[in-house]
Amino acid sequence: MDFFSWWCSQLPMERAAAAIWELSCVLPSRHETLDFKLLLKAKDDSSECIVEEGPNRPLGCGSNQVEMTDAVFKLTEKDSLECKVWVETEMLSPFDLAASWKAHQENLQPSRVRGTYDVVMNTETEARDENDFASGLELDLEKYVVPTTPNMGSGVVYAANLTENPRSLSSNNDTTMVILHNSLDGPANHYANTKKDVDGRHTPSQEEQKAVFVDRGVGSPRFARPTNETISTSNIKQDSEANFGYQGMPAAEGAVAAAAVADQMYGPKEDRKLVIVLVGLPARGKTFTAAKLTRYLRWLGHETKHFNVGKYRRLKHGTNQTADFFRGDNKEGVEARNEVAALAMEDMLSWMEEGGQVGICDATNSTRSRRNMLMKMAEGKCKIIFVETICNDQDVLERNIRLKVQQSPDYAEQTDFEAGVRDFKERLAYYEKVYEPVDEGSYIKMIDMVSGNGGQLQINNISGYLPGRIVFFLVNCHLTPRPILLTRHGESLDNVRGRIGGDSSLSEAGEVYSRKLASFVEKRLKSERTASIWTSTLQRTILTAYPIIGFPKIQWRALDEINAGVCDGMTYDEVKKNKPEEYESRRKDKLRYRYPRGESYLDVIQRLEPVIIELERQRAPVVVIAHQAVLRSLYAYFADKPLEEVPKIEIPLHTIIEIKMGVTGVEEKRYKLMDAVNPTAEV
Ligand SMILES: Nc1ncnc2c1ncn2[C@@H]1O[C@H](COP(=O)(O)OP(=O)(O)O)[C@@H](O)[C@H]1O
Ligand SMILES: O=P(O)(O)OC[C@H]1O[C@@](CO)(OP(=O)(O)O)[C@@H](O)[C@@H]1O
Repeated sequence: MDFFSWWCSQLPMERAAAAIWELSCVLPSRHETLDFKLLLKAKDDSSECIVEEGPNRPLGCGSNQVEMTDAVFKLTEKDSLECKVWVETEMLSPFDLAASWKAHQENLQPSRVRGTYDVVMNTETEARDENDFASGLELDLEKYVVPTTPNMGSGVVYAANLTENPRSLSSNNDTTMVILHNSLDGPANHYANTKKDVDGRHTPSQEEQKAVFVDRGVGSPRFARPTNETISTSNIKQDSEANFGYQGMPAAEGAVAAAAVADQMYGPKEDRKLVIVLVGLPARGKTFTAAKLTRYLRWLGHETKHFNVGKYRRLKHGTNQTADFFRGDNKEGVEARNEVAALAMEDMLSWMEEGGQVGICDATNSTRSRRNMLMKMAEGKCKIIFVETICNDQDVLERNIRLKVQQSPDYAEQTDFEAGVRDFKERLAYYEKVYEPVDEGSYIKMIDMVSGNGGQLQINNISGYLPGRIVFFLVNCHLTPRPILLTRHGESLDNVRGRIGGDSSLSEAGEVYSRKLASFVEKRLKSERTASIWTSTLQRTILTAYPIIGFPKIQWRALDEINAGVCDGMTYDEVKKNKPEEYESRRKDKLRYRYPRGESYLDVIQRLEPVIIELERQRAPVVVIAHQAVLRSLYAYFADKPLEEVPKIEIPLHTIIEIKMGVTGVEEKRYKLMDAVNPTAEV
């Protein structure tokens, strides 16, 4: 009888039992049927092996015989460990077999062919260096934390502070009150008329206003029809000189680009621009939802801006208004609040005229008359969709209220926290008295979406590409805290050679990382009930995930590295030498440059959208083992990075980026498990 041994390395019993153990061994082809049993041996423990219970297992010589069985080990009189064992017989090529045998002869270590251990019979294989899995990681994972630039603001900064700076409040534009009254009372086109000539005074043109207004970087994109007839929004955006009517086109490829082109050419004029108007009582997650939606739409390539009316109010009326200011029967208060809402809407509409595509108006907008005002202002210019957030869970509300008092600049000067909470609750009660839920126009109602079980979304009169995407996004969002761990594969042989693309396996350093990563995941996720490991379909990520046990692994084609097309397998120097025009084009515009017969970063972003949606939807932790370009694109979503920056984001090898998703937004932590030996040169 021959024995194959397999060791169970310090796994907690439950996890070991949950694991599926994959064993592999090298045997000559056409061998006779062999009997074997599994041995369990504790790692770093000289105690005897435990032989599995039950009869011997037969190992035939056919190819692709697959069997999933149980193995039972009696640990003590009382305790036994039950493991699932996956036995698969696979024919290797004579070359692989020879390589495996040679590796075994030379190193007296379990060799690996095609990524799996070729466990050899009755051999002492425990000689391992200190980098190896046996030594594992320090228990204290905090030791691996490396400083990060504060990329993910929303976790620590109140989302409203990151919204658009009021343009209208930085100029002496006092037309707003007229606009406001006309919009509230008069016919729909009054707003447009008043803009031209209010009280005979000169209203600054947009060009004049630009000199005074604060702008946060979104200019007035002009788009040129490309000389060849291939309509790609990336090409269109590159030429900012001529304008053939492609305003508001997203910086995108694929479906987003196709839909935008169709809307621009054939859609009704007002459908080309979209205003999302948030509706809801205070502390219902409106700003949170608005910020998240802004991040998502920008990442997809849509010019999107978030206008927070609270920010306008604070600028115009100061930060320390008491609850009284918000009373429904406080005429001046109501007027003052309507005024700042109109100012925000006015800024949004001006920005849209300059090329903006999606504006998000973030306020309570909790009465029908307020919403009518906004609808009138938008008439003939853009489509409005109301997004109402409703929450009936008292515990969630209590938490939200406390979070708001902690974060909102309204209470920055309040030293007594509980007094702040009382004031905010009073404000809330005033709003409740006059609140009129939305039942007009196009709307999406998010009802109890943050309760453990997911709540529901009600939609009315929603049509079109972008609104459809927004619904799909919102239906998948929730607040269950969970970590997402992003990492590149361990260093690959192609990384060592400086070759891009390819499908090579891991270098020695890469293998060490794979074991360290397994140990890290084991420790980091030990208290989690479940989690999943996602890889691409390329060897280097699958091999990196290989030592991780006890969690389901999913291979995503969408996570494959950027396709380098005709440059696949070359070094950057070779590209520079042999394809200088390609090298130069990429250097000039790495975001939009598409490798011939390959992909651009914008293409990668498009194909990653389902991955983002699924990451939002998952409630359990996910470990994503992928590639440089792919992780840059995913990271940009969480860190709200402008698309232009995506190709430059630093994603070092052998480092884990932990994204913490939770009730305050997104936070980041980085763990560096080891140095990257051969960092690839950048282009
Ligand atoms: N759909 C939702 N329902 C209830 N609470 C939510 C929702 N989305 C986010 N939250 C939580 O509400 C908290 C307060 O949200 P915020 O957006 O500031 O409220 P609002 O803008 O409605 O006053 C957030 O920190 C978040 O934890
Ligand atoms: O866009 P650049 O900076 O070239 O980075 C993407 C490149 O990163 C690499 C390494 O150079 O990723 P990976 O480590 O997954 O192999 C290349 O395969 C890929 O083409």
